[in-house]
Order: sequence, then C-alpha cells, then structure tokens
Amino acid sequence: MSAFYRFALLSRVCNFKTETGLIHVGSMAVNPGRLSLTCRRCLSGSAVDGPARVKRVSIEGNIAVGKSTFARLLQSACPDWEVMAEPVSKWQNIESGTKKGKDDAPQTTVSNLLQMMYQDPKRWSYTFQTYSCMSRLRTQLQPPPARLLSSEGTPVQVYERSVYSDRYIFALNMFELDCINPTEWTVYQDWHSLLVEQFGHQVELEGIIYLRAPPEKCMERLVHRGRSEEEGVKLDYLEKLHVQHEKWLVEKSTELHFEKLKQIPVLQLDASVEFQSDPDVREQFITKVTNFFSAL
Ligand SMILES: Nc1ncnc2c1ncn2[C@@H]1O[C@H](COP(=O)(O)OP(=O)(O)OP(=O)(O)O)[C@@H](O)[C@H]1O
Ligand SMILES: Nc1nc(=O)c2ncn([C@H]3C[C@H](O)[C@@H](CO)O3)c2[nH]1
Repeated sequence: MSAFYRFALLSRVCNFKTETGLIHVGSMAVNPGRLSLTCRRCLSGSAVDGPARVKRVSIEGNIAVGKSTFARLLQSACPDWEVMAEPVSKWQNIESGTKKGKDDAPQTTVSNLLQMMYQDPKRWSYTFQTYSCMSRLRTQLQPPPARLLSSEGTPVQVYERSVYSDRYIFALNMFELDCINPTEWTVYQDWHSLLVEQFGHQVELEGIIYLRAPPEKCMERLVHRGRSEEEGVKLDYLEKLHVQHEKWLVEKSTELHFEKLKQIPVLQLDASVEFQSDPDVREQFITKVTNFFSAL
C-alpha cells in the first residue's frame, strides 16, 4: 500500500491535527504530547441520533506483548477513546493496617501480591485471582468520563485485560498448572459466574483486540522491561499462556459460560512488529482499530 493511499485512508476515518493546524498523520506518535487530535467523527457517527452509547473493548495478549504500549498509542490517537490501565500497582502495594504494636500504635504493612504469587504460586494464586478479578471488575464498572458521554462520534472505553481473561487465561492456566486446586477452582468459577451474571450489561464487552506475538518475542520484551517480580518467569509459562489465548480467541475451543462472549468480534493484530519507531505501522494499527470500532 503506498504511503499516499495510507494517508488518504486514515485521513478519511480520522483527521489528526497538529498545533500548526496541518493534518499530519505520519508524525502522530513520534511526539504524541504535541498533538491536538480532532476526530469527533472518526468513527461511524451518531451525532444525528443523539447521545452515543459508549462501546467497551478489551485489549488481550500475553505478558509483555505490548498492551500498555499499544494502549498509550490508542489514547493519543483519538479523544473518543478512553484507555483504562491494568491496576498492576494496586497488586504490588496492598496496605493492611489492622495490627497494633506494643505501644498500641496502628501499624501498616504493605505487601506485594504480584511478587508473592510469582514466588509461591501454589500458596498465592487463588488469592491473587480473587484480587485481580475484583480490581478488574471495579475498573469495568467505572462510568465513562463526561468527555465520552458528550461525544458526537462513537466513544469507546478500552480496558487493558478484563474479568474474562482473568478467568479464561490466568485462573484456568493456574488450575491446569496445579497452582489452584480443584476446590479453589470451583469456588473461583462459582463467584465469577455469579458476579458477571449479576452485573450483566455493565461488564459486557462489544469487542476484543488480541495482540498476538510468539512467546519468544514476549520473553525478549519481558526481559528488556525488567520488572523485578517477573525475574523468575520462564519461557515455558509464556508458552502456556500463549496456548490459552489461542484456544480462547483464535481456535474458540475454550469452554465459555457467557452467551455474549461466545459471539464477540475479535480483532487480531500482529504485535511482533516494532511500531514505536515506525509511523507507517502505527498508522496501519490505528486504521484497523478505527474500522473495527466502527463496525461494533
Ligand atoms: N511493538 C513493540 N515493539 C518493540 N517493543 C515493544 C513493543 N511493544 C512494547 N514493547 C516493549 O516491550 C516491553 C513490554 O511492553 P508493555 O509493558 O507494553 O507490555 P504489556 O503487554 O502491557 O505487559 P503486561 O502483560 O505485563 O501488562 C516494554 O519494554 C515495551 O517498551
Ligand atoms: N497469575 C496471574 N493472574 C492474572 O490474572 C494476571 N493478570 C496479570 N498478571 C501478571 C502478568 C504480569 O506479570 C503482570 C502485569 O500484567 O501481572 C497476572 N497473573
């Protein structure tokens, strides 16, 4: 595809305006902070139909595949898109403050549940999944910002992972690895189903973006990122998570328990390509995402 055609295509769906007023798609993420993006009608508009319903989409993918990086790209590309980050820092800093010291002064302990889970998965996986799922639920229940509610385009709330990957990727994987025992797995599934059914439409998604890359590439990025809790993560673990993603989102062989989830459209993107230094690749990604959102 020629550069001109790409430019024309992207300009049709989403006009990016620089500070100078020039439409300048190619430099979009080179320096996103400098951009003022205007694409109120970048998605099939509902301006004439009254307030738009906010669509909800999750970004799924293996550890270190690039979800946060991709999410930042989306956030800078269109004001109608609101990205909700995975609450990792909450899992790393759990404050418990009930114990009293000798002098009766209240004491606060901070624990890192992410680290505890990686260091002793048999002991902590169930606890981790209860907390990760609860924090994802809280994120998915947050109302959209006013900016999205008053949008004349098609506003989209984008979540980094979801209550569904919590169950069908991670908790399932931990069960299969024997880090969650059969009783814990039954209990987890029971409350997970109850919560998702009770919250109904509030936690439903309209679409999923699957960032796909070979586990070896994710391992490379994980090592490069150097998050201390992940020091002991082996390629074998990423391979298992890759298989879980493939079964759920590509082969569709994972047993699902929610009707809407069985029909959900999935946009698959090749995340093994380097887009941070390549504006053409970024443009292609944004175009695909824009078209995907407009079709939901
Ligand atoms: N397309 C890319 N090309 C090259 N490097 C990338 C790309 N995307 C992300 N990275 C790098 O890979 C590392 C992991 O990226 P990131 O933190 O976005 O992953 P993630 O999927 O959000 O991770 P997690 O599963 O832990 O939430 C970072 O160092 C990031 O700079
Ligand atoms: N066991 C387990 N269950 C989850 O639901 C889950 N979600 C994320 N993670 C790990 C992956 C990254 O190291 C880090 C940030 O994504 O947290 C999880 N680990």
